[in-house]
Amino acid sequence: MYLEVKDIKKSYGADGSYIQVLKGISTGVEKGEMCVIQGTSGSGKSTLLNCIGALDVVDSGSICIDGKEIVGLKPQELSEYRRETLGFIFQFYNLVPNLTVRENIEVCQYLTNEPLEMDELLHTLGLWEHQDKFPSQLSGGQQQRCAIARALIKNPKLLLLDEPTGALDSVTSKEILILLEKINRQYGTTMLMVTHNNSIKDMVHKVIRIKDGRISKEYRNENRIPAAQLEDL
Ligand SMILES: Nc1ncnc2c1ncn2[C@@H]1O[C@H](COP(=O)(O)OP(=O)(O)OP(=O)(O)O)[C@@H](O)[C@H]1O
Repeated sequence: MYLEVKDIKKSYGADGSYIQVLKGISTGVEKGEMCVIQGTSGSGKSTLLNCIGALDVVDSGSICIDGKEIVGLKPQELSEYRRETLGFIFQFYNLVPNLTVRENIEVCQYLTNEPLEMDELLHTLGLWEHQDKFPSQLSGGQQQRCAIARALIKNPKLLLLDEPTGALDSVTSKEILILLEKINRQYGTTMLMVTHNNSIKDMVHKVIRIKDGRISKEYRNENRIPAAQLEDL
């Protein structure tokens, strides 16, 4: 198992405001799989993603990536883990406004010794003709493609996506999902995606459903539907 999570618990606050958000989550994702985390609002999806991404710290449990335990690592080791292994994509693209598309991506290119080839990535993501534009000159879909390129340039082994299509209309959402599918095929990137969109579950290898801090259902798709054929996005 490439990503293995065992009995993770996570709470916030103390005394009167204490809330246990993750109540013992155990699951895993194989290398090269696309996986979706579903669940109602407040069920703990983003908390789980943030704990796996070492943006938040669990109370107890184990998170192993490629055989390496990350719970209990020192801050320096955690930042190395984030830099070397992970890519993050969020609903709001978090681009640097006064850098061009190409420069936004370049900033992340230097985080690794083995980046992907910049020009190839610009072509793959349909950004070649937009590379000298600033984020404010791009559509939402183009901005998200730039954010994806920025996360991918360092060739992360695990891509964590929190509502990557949350701010996009259905046509642009489909375009982004087709792109993620292509990246998964082309680079073998393992992906873990939080989404409210119920259609996306049909295109991925694995679905994890969370209810009130626990896994209520998980399964692998026998017959995946290509992103291009998804409806009701
Ligand atoms: N830093 C924090 N401090 C206190 N409570 C928090 C914190 N982060 C999350 N929570 C609480 O934890 C619960 C789960 O939040 P989380 O963001 O993981 O849910 P979610 O399933 O991703 O929800 P949504 O779909 O609405 O984004 C919520 O009740 C939220 O208020």
